[in-house]
Amino acid sequence: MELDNLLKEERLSGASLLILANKQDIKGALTPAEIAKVLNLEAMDKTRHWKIIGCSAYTGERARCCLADLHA
Ligand SMILES: Nc1nc2c(ncn2[C@@H]2O[C@H](COP(=O)(O)OP(=O)(O)OP(=O)(O)O)[C@@H](O)[C@H]2O)c(=O)[nH]1
Repeated sequence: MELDNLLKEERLSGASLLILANKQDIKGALTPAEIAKVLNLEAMDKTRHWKIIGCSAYTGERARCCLADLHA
């Protein structure tokens, strides 16, 4: 998987992963939890922080998010 290969890059070792799941206003959009499942993020190395934040550029919902959310 492309994400797996990307995260194996040495320069990304220890980097946190923040995924913005845009277009949440569209009916049928995968939720952050569903996206985490599809990407199998639970199986990822436990030392890597990751978070998926649902947002919508249209409604403005969570369009501004904070990196501090990563540790929430
Ligand atoms: N409903 C909805 N449409 C959006 C949202 N964000 C972007 N779009 C629309 O999605 C289309 C593609 O937007 P782009 O900004 O070009 O994004 P892109 O990454 O180049 O393309 P996509 O991968 O298709 O999103 C445009 O018509 C946007 O108006 C959103 O949060 N909700």
